[in-house]
Amino acid sequence: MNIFITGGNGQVGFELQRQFAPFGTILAPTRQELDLTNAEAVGTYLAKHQPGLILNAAAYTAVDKAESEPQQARHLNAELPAQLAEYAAKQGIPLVHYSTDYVYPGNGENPWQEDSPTGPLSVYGQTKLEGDEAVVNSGASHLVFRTSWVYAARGNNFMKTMLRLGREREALSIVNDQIGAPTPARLIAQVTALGCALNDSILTLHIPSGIYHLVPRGETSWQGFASEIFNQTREAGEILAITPEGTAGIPTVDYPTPAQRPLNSRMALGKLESALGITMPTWQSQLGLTLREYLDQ
Ligand SMILES: NC(=O)C1=CN([C@@H]2O[C@H](COP(=O)(O)OP(=O)(O)OC[C@H]3O[C@@H](n4cnc5c(N)ncnc54)[C@H](OP(=O)(O)O)[C@@H]3O)[C@@H](O)[C@H]2O)C=CC1
Ligand SMILES: Cc1cn([C@H]2C[C@H](O)[C@@H](COP(=O)(O)OP(=O)(O)O[C@H]3O[C@@H](C)C(=O)[C@@H](O)[C@H]3O)O2)c(=O)[nH]c1=O
Repeated sequence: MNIFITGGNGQVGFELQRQFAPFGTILAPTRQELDLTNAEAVGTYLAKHQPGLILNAAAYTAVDKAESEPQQARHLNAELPAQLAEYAAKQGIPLVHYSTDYVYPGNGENPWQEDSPTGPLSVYGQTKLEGDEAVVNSGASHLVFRTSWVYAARGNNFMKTMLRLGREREALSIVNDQIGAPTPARLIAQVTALGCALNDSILTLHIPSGIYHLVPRGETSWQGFASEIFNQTREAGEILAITPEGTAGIPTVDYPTPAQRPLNSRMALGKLESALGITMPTWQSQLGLTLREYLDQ
């Protein structure tokens, strides 16, 4: 069976390639091989390769840049998932799609439920929401995993930015009023595999179609995440320039950016945990695994 992974060179897509390799033939074209903003080329690719499962990990993830490139963001984040979902519905194959905490409005302090009202604050969040809605309303068998603050040993992410800055500088100011859960790409791929079932060489969905939050347990701020990155890195015996007291918390208003980020990105895990019969690990234990992988490279 052909498994079509979009964004296979990205953080999540790369981990999906590793996780799903035993289940079939992985098709993960690079941007040069298939430009995903070219709907005609995508249609031709699907018709040629007839995948039995689509894992859509491609996205326009440059949150600030999306404010000035809304059409590019919409191509990737809304129109592509709509096209893939329409194809999946017609062919009767499952589609797994990934989404974000940035679809929520970020007010209050309670965790969002999957059916909480959305209210994106940014072009990125708005276009991702349009993609979610297209998948959910397509009639295809689907899983939409909403995750947050993704990082990995490879790719561009906050963990690697902090390690670079922590080696260069003795002190850093990091926002401490945005609260969420840092999620390793590998955990996302592992849970995705748990959501799929292999029957007679065909992959189907193991849990009902719908939106599921996919984050580790616990919550922190970006400053809390940075501090834990530095603490665990020191414990691993690495030398850092940043001092143990060098990570100062600042409010979001003191770190102006083109795109507005939600303050409250807490996401309830009950739906995912009960559907899969699992307890998600803590974000701190997951950081330890990813940091180890990165430092051992
Ligand atoms: N990163 C995060 O913090 C979060 C991500 N998510 C969601 O998780 C999913 C995966 O994100 P993540 O792995 O971090 O994303 P990345 O930015 O790491 O990867 C995105 C992938 O999409 C590919 N891509 C983008 N534009 C095109 C194009 N025109 N043609 C072909 N390929 C293209 C990129 O290709 P190339 O390698 O050539 O650039 C890259 O491989 C996305 O749906 C994202 O919205 C949700 C919450 C947080
Ligand atoms: C580098 C740096 C960042 N920050 C802040 C800015 C921002 O509020 C926060 C995180 O910065 P980033 O630019 O990594 O964040 P951002 O790109 O907004 O990350 C988001 O990406 C998209 C794709 C998602 O879907 C979200 O879940 C989330 O992970 O940290 C500091 O306060 N100090 C610093 O030195």
